[in-house]
Amino acid sequence: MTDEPTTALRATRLGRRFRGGWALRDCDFALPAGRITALVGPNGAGKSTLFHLATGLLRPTEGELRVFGTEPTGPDARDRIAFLAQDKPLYPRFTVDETLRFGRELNRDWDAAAAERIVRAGNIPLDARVGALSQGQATRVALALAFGKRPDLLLLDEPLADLDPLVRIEAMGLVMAEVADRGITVVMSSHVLSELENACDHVLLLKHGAVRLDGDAQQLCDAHVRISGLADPSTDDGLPSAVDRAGVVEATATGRQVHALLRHTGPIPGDRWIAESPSLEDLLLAYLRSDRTPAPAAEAAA
Ligand SMILES: Nc1ncnc2c1ncn2[C@@H]1O[C@H](COP(=O)(O)OP(=O)(O)OP(=O)(O)O)[C@@H](O)[C@H]1O
Repeated sequence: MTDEPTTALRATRLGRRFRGGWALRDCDFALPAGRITALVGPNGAGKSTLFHLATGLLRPTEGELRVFGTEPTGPDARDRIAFLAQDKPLYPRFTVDETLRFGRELNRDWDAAAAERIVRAGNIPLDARVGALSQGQATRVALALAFGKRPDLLLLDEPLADLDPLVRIEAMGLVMAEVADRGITVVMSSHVLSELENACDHVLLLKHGAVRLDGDAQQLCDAHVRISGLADPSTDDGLPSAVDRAGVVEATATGRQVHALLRHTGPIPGDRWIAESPSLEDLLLAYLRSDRTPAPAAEAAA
């Protein structure tokens, strides 16, 4: 089956096992093409494993992962993907110019103008040795190599993690501008949740190697509600009796005050509750903290 152009990455019962156990198991998801997906999860959730499966560096133990409808290990997929991880694949002895020439030699469809523009915009001398660059400058060169490849899919595995906040924001701005110009699909992992709010329009949250959330960021926020108020004395947990417990992501009680995040659409009955739509960061944090798996909104609200 080929499902271009709407799906960039499709996993079906995807699993990958290492000696120590399953890094990913029974994962089903479809990441949309032309959008920016945030890949979120605690340490060891399986994010890097997923990137390595998508780039063909690893093969699934079970199930399959398709990239634009094809095998990630095929030449078609390899030409369409650029992958950038925290340890950027740069040769310290090369000059910046030599690095870009290397990119041109390795890629049939090299976009020399874009690669040079990205480097020059960072005021990086072309004759500087890569090993003498700052972390931020090296990231810019690595991004120039990635965009020079004219990828359809850009996979970013925390490549900005070692940058100071200002350089990080600048690098993120660079990615966003290039991506908006060309309609590239991006999947980026990050532990800095506040940054994802403005950057990403789709979310895939992994935990313990399983998919906990997959969907459009706005629709996911709309399908949840954060409530706080005085505990309802008629229920054991203090939550409103009309709320389906299957939709509770997390709930905490402090004295008589109850705070909860629910998978729920529609009004919260009673006048003791303040209800508001969660921010994306709030939603992701709640799912990262909680081990509950709430029922889909329609069931929870019923
Ligand atoms: N090559 C490997 N050999 C053995 N185990 C591995 C290998 N790669 C990953 N794992 C294990 O698979 C699990 C998932 O690791 P992975 O690196 O994919 O998580 P992650 O979400 O990227 O974590 P982090 O946020 O810390 O980068 C972990 O338990 C890890 O120890």
